Amino acid sequence: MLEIRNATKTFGGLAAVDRVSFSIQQGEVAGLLGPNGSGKTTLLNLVSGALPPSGGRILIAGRDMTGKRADLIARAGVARTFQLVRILPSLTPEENVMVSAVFGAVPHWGEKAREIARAALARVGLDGHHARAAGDLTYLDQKRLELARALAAEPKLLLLDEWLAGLNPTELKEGIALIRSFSETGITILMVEHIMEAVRALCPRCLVMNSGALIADGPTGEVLADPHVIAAYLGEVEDA
Ligand SMILES: Nc1ncnc2c1ncn2[C@@H]1O[C@H](COP(=O)(O)OP(=O)(O)OP(=O)(O)O)[C@@H](O)[C@H]1O
Repeated sequence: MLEIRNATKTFGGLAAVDRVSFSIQQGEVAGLLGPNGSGKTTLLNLVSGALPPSGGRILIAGRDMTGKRADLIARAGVARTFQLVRILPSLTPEENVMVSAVFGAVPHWGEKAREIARAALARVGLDGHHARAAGDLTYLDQKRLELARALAAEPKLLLLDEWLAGLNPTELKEGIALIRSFSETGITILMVEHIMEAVRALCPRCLVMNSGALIADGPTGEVLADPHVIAAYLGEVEDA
């Protein structure tokens, strides 16, 4: 579903993503971990087309989408959420979600787009909110809205950027169950996440970045016990 070959993104002299290679099979749920500033969001930006890579290739479902525009990558079946929610606050939740039914994997218009939006809102527990401005929703509901918007694009590959951050323990349990329900439908998920409880519950596989490079990739239990991963998180030198 996703193949990344030597992806690199430089900002001036800084390699935010440094020759990263990995692939994710259809239906996999993989966690993308790493300390702050290690390049996780930049990598998601390369996959979603928010930023063009400086080098390397990105294939989605076997198609080379390197450097393609974000709307074309969305049409290829990639949807994402953002670390800081990016909703259209003056539109209703339903209108927010309809936008992605229009620009998603398959373009839908009018009543069909509305129907898809309503189904996505119901799926994340936001039904009944269709008349209010999205900006009036609580933080949690705005996060749900982002997820509904991603789902309404009918993605094959869903990129989650710390979607669970900021939730209280009850909300976290609900959030984990929600993400699990998507993965059970066969959507491939790559999720940046700092909450280890969520990573252990949802991701059989983890990838870890540090200073732009991929430093670990494997079964979650093994990766989290890897001394290099622990050292990266503690900010110690490589061989600590
Ligand atoms: N648009 C940009 N211009 C310049 N530097 C950038 C840009 N975006 C990211 N960076 C830098 O690239 C590096 C990686 O940032 P990135 O946001 O990808 O890390 P991250 O692992 O997602 O961190 P966090 O967990 O804090 O979100 C950081 O040093 C950051 O300052």
